[in-house]
Amino acid sequence: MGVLLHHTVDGLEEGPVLVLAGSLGSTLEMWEPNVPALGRRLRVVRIDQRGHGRSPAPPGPYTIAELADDFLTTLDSLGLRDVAWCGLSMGAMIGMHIASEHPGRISALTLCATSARFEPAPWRQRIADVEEHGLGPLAPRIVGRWFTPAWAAAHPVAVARAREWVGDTTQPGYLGCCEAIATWDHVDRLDAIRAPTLVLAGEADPVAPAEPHAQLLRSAIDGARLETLPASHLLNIEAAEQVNRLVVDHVLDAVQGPGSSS
Ligand SMILES: O=C(O)CC1=CCC(=O)O1
Repeated sequence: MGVLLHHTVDGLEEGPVLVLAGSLGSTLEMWEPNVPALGRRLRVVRIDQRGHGRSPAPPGPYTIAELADDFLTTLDSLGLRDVAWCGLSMGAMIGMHIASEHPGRISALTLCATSARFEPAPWRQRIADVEEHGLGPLAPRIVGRWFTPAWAAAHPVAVARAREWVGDTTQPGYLGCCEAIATWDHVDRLDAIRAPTLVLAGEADPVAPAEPHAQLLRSAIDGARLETLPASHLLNIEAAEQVNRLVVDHVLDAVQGPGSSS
């Protein structure tokens, strides 16, 4: 039994349900550039990861499987069984896990800026840095990789807000999730994913570069399609218009049949 997570529900009351699962150090606010457009065609459920935003922070370390249980517990509490999923980075890892291990729960999968496996060493270093300095002082460096320099220079308010998400994340929650990422290796389970899958990569993302990460997902997940967008890691913000269009089309085509998005 997982933890019941803080969530919001917006959008079209009778529309297909889309779950949005965010990245390490963010809150469900990261999807604000997406909710109005997605919500015109879909019911949009946003969920804060454990230890992030307004969700509880049980003691760590965590695994991606435990984080996935939190989401399933929360969806059960809403009476939702079969949902479309759009996750970014860690939120996409959770989506991959649910899609392969609980295949009846995900009808369409969008994987943004993510990987089936990250090198553990940088995550061990991140854990040591956070333990030594705390999250507040590290927030500018962490968020510095989330947006391209040009976009960040043009959007100082959004960048400042993103730094606040990181600084406000509970330290046990953040560290527990770093452990989950450091120990995550789903490469051998990708062939169990049956949901129609759209992979989105940021062409300037230093965290999960398309080559090798998104390319591996595209080749290992049966029928997966890859789109590369002009953005860094938080591509849902930096390339919001393209992401909104691609996700709506993908979900409606998967849930209601090809061509139903037009
Ligand atoms: O903070 C980062 O480095 C970006 C990130 C990696 C995994 C995730 O969810 O966000």
